[in-house]
Amino acid sequence: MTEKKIGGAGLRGQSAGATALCTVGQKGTGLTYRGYDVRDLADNTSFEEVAYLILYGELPTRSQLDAYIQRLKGMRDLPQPLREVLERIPKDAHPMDVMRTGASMLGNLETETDFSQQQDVADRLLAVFPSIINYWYRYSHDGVRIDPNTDDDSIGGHFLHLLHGKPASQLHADVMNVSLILYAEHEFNASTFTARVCASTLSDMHSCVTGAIGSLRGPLHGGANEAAMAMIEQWSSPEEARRELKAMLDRKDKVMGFGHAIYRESDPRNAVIKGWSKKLADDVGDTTLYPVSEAVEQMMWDEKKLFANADFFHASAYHFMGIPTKLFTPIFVMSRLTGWAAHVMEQRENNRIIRPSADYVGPELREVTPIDQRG
Ligand SMILES: CC(=O)SCCNC(=O)CCNC(=O)[C@H](O)C(C)(C)COP(=O)(O)OP(=O)(O)OC[C@H]1O[C@@H](n2cnc3c(N)ncnc32)[C@H](O)[C@@H]1OP(=O)(O)O
Ligand SMILES: O=C([O-])CC(=O)C(=O)O
Repeated sequence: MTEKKIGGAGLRGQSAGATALCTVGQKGTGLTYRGYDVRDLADNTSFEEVAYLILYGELPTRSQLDAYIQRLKGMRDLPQPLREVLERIPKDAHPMDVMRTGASMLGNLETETDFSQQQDVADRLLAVFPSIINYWYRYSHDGVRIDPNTDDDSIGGHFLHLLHGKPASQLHADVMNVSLILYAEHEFNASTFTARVCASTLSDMHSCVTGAIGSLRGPLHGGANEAAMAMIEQWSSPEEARRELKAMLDRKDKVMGFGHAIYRESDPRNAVIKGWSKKLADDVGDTTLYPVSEAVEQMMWDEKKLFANADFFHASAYHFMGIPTKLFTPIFVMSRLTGWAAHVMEQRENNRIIRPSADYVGPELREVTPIDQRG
């Protein structure tokens, strides 16, 4: 019998239930949302269309999309008590903690008292997340109380407008659109599974999303885009990158933005965001960060057969658009909210509480020694 270790094998390779939302790596590399290839969606749709697809089941018609965009635009404002909470969060807080508090506070103010409200709650969170993160960021960093309403139809353009205080260029709005599509949904990843476990207790949507934000925060999951940026920005040339990366690999350090729990050959999102990162590098005249990123990608493959995942080239892409590194993972939240909420709704459709078993490896049954006789 093999000895069981505390912790475990991360449930790898085990099915934890059925979903109609997404396939990951079924033919080695692919990713589909409700049957559509993510590359097809990234080439031919807007994030708002994809959000509608994920949350409502089908791609919208032109009139449904127009109505949906208007609906989301009407849901961007922040209630005063939430503004007050955001103003009290310190400047050096981690923005993912701000997102977590924002989602949780909204749950106090706009509580989901009945599951019939679930679509409204999901749309509200989708619309309001850019307001939450930028209200806190601009207030704590610039002392500005922003108006969270802009005229931008796209959530990505709106986010950049709030952050930079001016409308985004077409290129930047396009990159944000693709980025939000790529991050929207990914089957039973750690944060989505967190949301589904929470939903399986018949808890409310805000609790499911708040828990999911906590899971996404870690560097092994969504936090990898920030960690990748922290790594590549230290290196000023491909030669230095190769030298330092070699030392990391010799030390058996984890290299953030590489590898995946499901994909074995490549992450289909990487080629897409890498292409946009290259366009942005050309746009800003970069001669360092992109070549460093490419050198790291090549060496990781040559030395370890590890490929860049969705997070790696997001780091340089976001950086080229002037987005502060610590806001990278909150953008992931703005997108993945769609996947989380759809999984919560799917779990509720046919629910049984998620409760796996554990292999006990602790002491045999024993009796309590009276406290004065212990030692
Ligand atoms: C959007 C997303 O969330 S994508 C994931 C983002 N996370 C990261 O980029 C963090 C870095 N990557 C990792 O930590 C891992 O690859 C994970 C968490 C994504 C997947 O973990 P696992 O499923 O356990 O990885 P896997 O089984 O493929 O690992 C195989 C071996 O490669 C090593 N490995 C995997 N990824 C890396 C990496 N990024 N750097 C160095 N070594 C790695 C593992 O340590 C393991 O080595 P071992 O057999 O000597 O223990
Ligand atoms: O599926 C995973 O384990 C992680 C991932 O790529 C994602 O959530 O986008």
